[in-house]
Amino acid sequence: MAKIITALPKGRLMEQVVEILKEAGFISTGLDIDEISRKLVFTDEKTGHSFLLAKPKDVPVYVEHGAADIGVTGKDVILEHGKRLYEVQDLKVGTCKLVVAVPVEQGINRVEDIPDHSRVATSFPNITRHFFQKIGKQVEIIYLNGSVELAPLVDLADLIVDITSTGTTLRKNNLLPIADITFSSSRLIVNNVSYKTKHGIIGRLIEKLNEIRGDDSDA
Ligand SMILES: Nc1ncnc2c1ncn2[C@@H]1O[C@H](COP(=O)(O)OP(=O)(O)OP(=O)(O)O)[C@@H](O)[C@H]1O
Ligand SMILES: O=P(O)(O)OC[C@H]1O[C@H](OP(=O)(O)OP(=O)(O)O)[C@H](O)[C@@H]1O
Repeated sequence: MAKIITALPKGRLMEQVVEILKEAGFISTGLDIDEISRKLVFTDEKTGHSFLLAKPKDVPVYVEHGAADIGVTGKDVILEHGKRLYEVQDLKVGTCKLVVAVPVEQGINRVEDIPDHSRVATSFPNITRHFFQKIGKQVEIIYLNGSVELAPLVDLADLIVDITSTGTTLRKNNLLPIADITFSSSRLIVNNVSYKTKHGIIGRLIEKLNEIRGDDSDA
């Protein structure tokens, strides 16, 4: 049977994703997450499949270049990366949305009212550029790796495009979400070549995930 290399997302998504893959019989139930999270690459001796642990934003890079056959990361990350791989299954964890948010005191409630040439801080420059191009607004994009909500507080930016889930971080930093750009959840992605050469085993994994997580024909 073909062996599969899977890129797993380190951080907040890791535990839930490993649990789902265990339920699907793709990772042995006995495998201890604390044990594996210290290793960057490991093989599950029972199944023979290998796993590498990457930052969520790097997962599409490993999969696209074939260092991994399959991987799991957020839809937001996949959109930002661009489609050069197959997105085959919604695992329905890590749900959040990418929003435009402005400081409450600016009194702006609609993206149409954002002044041209505003400075937008984000970790998602491609999605942000496309969004503002589509609505015909010229903005300056300022790339940040994280804590994007800080930027308007210190006048680095006028507004932000960032992930929100409970809304707590936006509220605590006096930011008002005024538009949803996209909804996101964790997705299974597959390398274009592996999809064909290892179709049997990847197909069976997708079927199993369908059973567990529900059918997902529009992924
Ligand atoms: N607050 C959140 N609630 C739910 N899902 C989230 C949230 N924040 C991010 N996500 C999802 O998890 C993915 C990974 O998040 P993030 O980029 O913060 O990486 P991390 O490694 O988990 O954390 P960090 O890099 O901040 O330590 C995001 O791309 C998004 O899909
Ligand atoms: O709506 P909430 O439930 O408050 O969640 C949203 C926050 O979660 C993520 O940040 P994370 O904690 O990963 O830190 P980061 O900003 O450094 O990525 C995201 O970037 C928001 O800041």
